[in-house]
Amino acid sequence: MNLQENWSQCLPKIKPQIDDSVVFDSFIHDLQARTYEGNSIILTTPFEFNVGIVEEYLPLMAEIYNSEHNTHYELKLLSDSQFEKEYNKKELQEEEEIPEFSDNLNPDFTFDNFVVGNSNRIAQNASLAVAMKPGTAYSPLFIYSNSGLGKTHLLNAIGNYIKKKDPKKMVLYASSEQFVNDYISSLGNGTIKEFNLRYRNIDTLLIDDIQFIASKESSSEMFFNIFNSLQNDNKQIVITSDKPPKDLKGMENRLVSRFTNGLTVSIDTPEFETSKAILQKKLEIEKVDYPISEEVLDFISSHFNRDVRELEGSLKRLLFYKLVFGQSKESIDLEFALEAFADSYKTEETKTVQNDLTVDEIKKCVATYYNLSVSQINSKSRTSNIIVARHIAMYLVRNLISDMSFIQIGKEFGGRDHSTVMKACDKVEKNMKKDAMYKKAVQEIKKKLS
Ligand SMILES: Nc1ncnc2c1ncn2[C@@H]1O[C@H](COP(=O)(O)OP(=O)(O)OP(=O)(O)O)[C@@H](O)[C@H]1O
Repeated sequence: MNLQENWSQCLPKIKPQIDDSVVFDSFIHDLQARTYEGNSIILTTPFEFNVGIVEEYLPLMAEIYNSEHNTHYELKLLSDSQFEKEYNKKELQEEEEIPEFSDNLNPDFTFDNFVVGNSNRIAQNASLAVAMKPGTAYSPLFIYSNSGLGKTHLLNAIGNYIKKKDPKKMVLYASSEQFVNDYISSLGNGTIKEFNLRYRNIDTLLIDDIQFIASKESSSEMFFNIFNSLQNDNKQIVITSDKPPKDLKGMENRLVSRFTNGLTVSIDTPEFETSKAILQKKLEIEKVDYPISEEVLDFISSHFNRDVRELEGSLKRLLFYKLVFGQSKESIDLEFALEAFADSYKTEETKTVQNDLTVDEIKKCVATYYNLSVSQINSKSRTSNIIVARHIAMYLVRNLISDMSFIQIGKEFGGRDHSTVMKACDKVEKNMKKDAMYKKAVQEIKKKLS
């Protein structure tokens, strides 16, 4: 619905509130809602004379409009000629200036170089759907996750896709901090109208890290109005945050409720396979022309996978280490990688090492805890409680016995592959983070072993 339709919708509610029905029929019924200016809606009437008569009813009409549309606007009234003179001409000039506007998109973030796995599939699918048909499917699309998991990447990928398909489309990417700063400086230098025009004219608004806006009252008010105006015009809005809408502390309920009106999706920490695929993609992008062994990729994927930024950082570190200390090497093997990560990796891993423990003691302790036999732990059985126990045993061997490589642990557990051990250790670490009971079990076994 456009502004005039929103306004007309309120007229039946306004009419009974005006004490004199002649005033309504002669002066109010035909008012035109022309545009927004800051937090105001500009109404016009054909004659300047009418302005003085209608003015006293503006606060009452604003109240009715706001309760009808759940907004916070003031109403301002101008005659048609005043409007043409003072506003419309300027607006035309400003509209002509709009093509210069910068979309702030990062061209490096596209769908092509976004690796999809279980942890991010739903968010990627929803983002692509929005990019293919903006404004029709899911608006707003709300994407949340912990830091470094790809929200900014997806937001930019949506914008880049839309612009590639139709370069005339007005797309704007802004962090919510940028939005707030932009708003404050436009208030300071008297360019709030330009600010308004810029945001209200876009086809797709991409707002990153909305959580920063929560406690900024007037910015959040302005964002709410822009949000409503774009929603009413069926424009596409995509928002990211570090938490789901309902957990956004300080955010007004009416904004939270707007956010949940569309589609909300989350991104999880990448699992082992996705982490590895991301590393491979990054190597392809970096055009690394020397071989890096599978073991090295497995090692990084299982040790530095808290988020994708950490994965990327580890890879950069490895490539840098090769540049400085491995000029003569033709490839990167696990031994070289372990050297590159010596300080960050070994210190953490060796913290709990108890050199007098044996693999058999650990297996026995875990088996007893879960009422199983050691041969069940070593077996190929896929029964869930046996798998849980086996994974924990592998994890404890890795953490409590120094210098046990993944390859050696695999051999100790019925001749398994090193990547199976890596995945198991990764799984145990992740489960401990999200399941308190599970963590307690691992800690109890560890205690029994100490
Ligand atoms: N699935 C993926 N495939 C390829 N690269 C990814 C993927 N997910 C994240 N990345 C990369 O990881 C880095 C961090 O991602 P991004 O900045 O999008 O995270 P974020 O969730 O927005 O983090 P923050 O909340 O801290 O802003 C970027 O370089 C991005 O390209």
